[in-house]
Amino acid sequence: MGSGEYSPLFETTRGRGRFIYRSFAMSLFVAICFIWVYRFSHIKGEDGKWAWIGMLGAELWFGFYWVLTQALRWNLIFRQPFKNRLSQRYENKLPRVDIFVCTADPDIEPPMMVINTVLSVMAYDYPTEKLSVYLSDDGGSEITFYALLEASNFAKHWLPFCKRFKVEPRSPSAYFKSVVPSADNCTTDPCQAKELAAVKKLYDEMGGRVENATKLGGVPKEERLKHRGFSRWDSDSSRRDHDTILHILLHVKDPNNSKDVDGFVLPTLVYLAREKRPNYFHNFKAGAMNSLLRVSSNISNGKIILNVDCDMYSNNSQSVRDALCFFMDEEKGHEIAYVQFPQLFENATKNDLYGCGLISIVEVEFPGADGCGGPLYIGSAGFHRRDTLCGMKYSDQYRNDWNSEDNHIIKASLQELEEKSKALASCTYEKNTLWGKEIGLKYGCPVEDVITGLSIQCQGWKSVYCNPSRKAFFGLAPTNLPQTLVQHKRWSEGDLQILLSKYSPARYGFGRISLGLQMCYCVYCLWAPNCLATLYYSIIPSLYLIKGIPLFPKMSCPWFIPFAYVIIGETTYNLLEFLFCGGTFQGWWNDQRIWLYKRTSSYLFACIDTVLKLLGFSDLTFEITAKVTEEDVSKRHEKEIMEFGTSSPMLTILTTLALLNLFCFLNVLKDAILLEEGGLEAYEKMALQVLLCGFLLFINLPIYQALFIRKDNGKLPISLAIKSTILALGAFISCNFI
Ligand SMILES: O=c1ccn([C@@H]2O[C@H](COP(=O)(O)OP(=O)(O)O[C@H]3O[C@H](CO)[C@@H](O)[C@H](O)[C@H]3O)[C@@H](O)[C@H]2O)c(=O)[nH]1
Ligand SMILES: [Mn+2]
Repeated sequence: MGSGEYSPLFETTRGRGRFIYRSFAMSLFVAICFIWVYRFSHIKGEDGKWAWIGMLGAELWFGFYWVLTQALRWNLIFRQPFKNRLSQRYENKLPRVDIFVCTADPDIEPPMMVINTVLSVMAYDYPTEKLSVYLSDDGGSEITFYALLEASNFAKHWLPFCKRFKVEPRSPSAYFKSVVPSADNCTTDPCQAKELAAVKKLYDEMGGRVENATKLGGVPKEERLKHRGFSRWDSDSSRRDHDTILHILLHVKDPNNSKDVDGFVLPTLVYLAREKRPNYFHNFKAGAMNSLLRVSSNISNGKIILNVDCDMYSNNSQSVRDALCFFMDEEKGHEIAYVQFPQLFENATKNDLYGCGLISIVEVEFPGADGCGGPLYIGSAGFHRRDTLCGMKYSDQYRNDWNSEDNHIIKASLQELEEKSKALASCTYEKNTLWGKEIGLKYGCPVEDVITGLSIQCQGWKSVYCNPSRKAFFGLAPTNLPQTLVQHKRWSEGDLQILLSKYSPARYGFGRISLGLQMCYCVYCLWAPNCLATLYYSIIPSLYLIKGIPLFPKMSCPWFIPFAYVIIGETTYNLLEFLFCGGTFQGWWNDQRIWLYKRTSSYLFACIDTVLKLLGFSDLTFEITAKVTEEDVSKRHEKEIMEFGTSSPMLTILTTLALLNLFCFLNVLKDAILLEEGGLEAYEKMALQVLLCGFLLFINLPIYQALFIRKDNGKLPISLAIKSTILALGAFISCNFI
């Protein structure tokens, strides 16, 4: 390449097979139109006119929603960063990067897990004097603080070890887990083996001390003497009522405590528990992030910010460099507001029982959204430009300027710096300011991340999706069904609220982002309303089956063809997509089940709650996902046995639906066996209804097992079984007689 020629820091390639996919999608659309025509033209004269109109409604919805999802599949693009070029050109001019880790509850987010995440991001392959890590502790827990203090000492051994042997991943616990099975490969380098043993011993000792404090419910006296910071917990403060607690644990300005055992500077490390008062609403993670934005601007003011949840450790020490390739590209970099990496989960089982891998979102939909202008911001695992997160609008004049930050030289002493920064995290700081509205992450929505990303894109910025083959981050997904459903309720509810908010992608987005991207957002914002059509489809056809009223064309009728085409085409495509993305057949089947369960429970409750909120009956909540699993639950999780365990309204609905469907199916079976005449004919006349009913029966097998067969603690509770049986029988009988 000639010297004057521009060689970009990243490359964009288009997905293959677009022509085939688009032709298939067109043909499917034609079939959908035929279905609509069939419904319209057959409403009159059929039995069950109202049921028929409902079917029309459901099919119009499904068709419309399917059209929206095409935006996510029409134009996939993939990004490839060139880290070598980055270091050739900018190694000495790399910008400062601030990393925010959020935690909120030491009981369900164990401090050891939190510091593993912290250590993994401290150990990035990046100039340490330019790296600052901030832990926001909304739990205001002295044990979390203690763990971080321990981590700051352990880092002095861990970072040199990582760098010397280039280990991956750099979360100590994940790394130790990965080397134990392959212990003999490791001994090829005796020096590494020796140091590994030493550093592992330190880690275990640290773990022992933190566990001990957790067991005691507080930090032992002699340990408290190690840092003046513990005095903060002496007063009668509580989790929801305390002063700002801010400690800079590692900083270059601290001559005694800023270097690792090899004498190299460590990244800056800060602990922050923002002020909490019962009469001030804290705005959950968005509030924490905004406090971090202000505090960090005073301490390190990195131009680039990475945000991770406390369970999302770095699995790839190169990710900062990957992300910078996008921001620092001379030609396109200045348009990019954030770089989103996928959220992947280390505890997902092989066949991903709860569909938490969201495989098609990670591998297909986000590359598709990138093709329309950029992926959504999904909270964890995203790199941001500080400017845009703070509300800056895009303008054609905007250019990168990585040098100006060198002026950020701190003159004050560390103590003064702490005091000054503390004020920025107080409850009253945001009063009468634009924080949460125009500046920082948006308030008032359970998915602060998506709404913030959308508003950034609406201000003219682009975003980029980066999914390198060595995965960048791994977190923890819920390990039982109730938690999975609750998480999806929060997401779908939040997304629906975005649609109804000032930042609605349908209205506000119009003219500000591309039509394709508007559609992409709407796919997620309309998750929740899917419940209505899905509920209808999973109840009415089965009930009409026992009434003997067909709702679909007969097999011999030409109108049967579009139905068959859509069902076979969509199922086959779906399956192939899943397999291509690395899933298994069983995984696909599990995914279908979760798809149904989400739609009939989480999404329904999300809709109800949204309506209640609009009417002013319900408050904003954020149920934090537990990151600890009890031992017997964890064993069943490994064996991929579905975990119900508790009683909840969402599970009651799922069970009732499953039972109702079982009754309908048994009834049809009985008719087919007892009445020879008309029995078999019913199958022909109502083939699709029988098929649908059978599909629901098979997909619900885990529920029947949990009701009738299983004996372990993960089964459905008896009380719930009784309630659901009564409800399902009631519906079944009343339908038979009305
Ligand atoms: O008051 C709060 C509540 C939560 N969190 C933190 O927010 C993160 C996400 O919470 P989690 O319960 O793990 O929710 P998930 O559903 O797994 O999180 C996804 O969805 C959230 C929005 O619903 C985003 O905030 C997250 O970044 C995204 O990973 C965790 O680190 C929490 O510690 C706080 O800091 N303060
Ligand atoms: Mn999480």
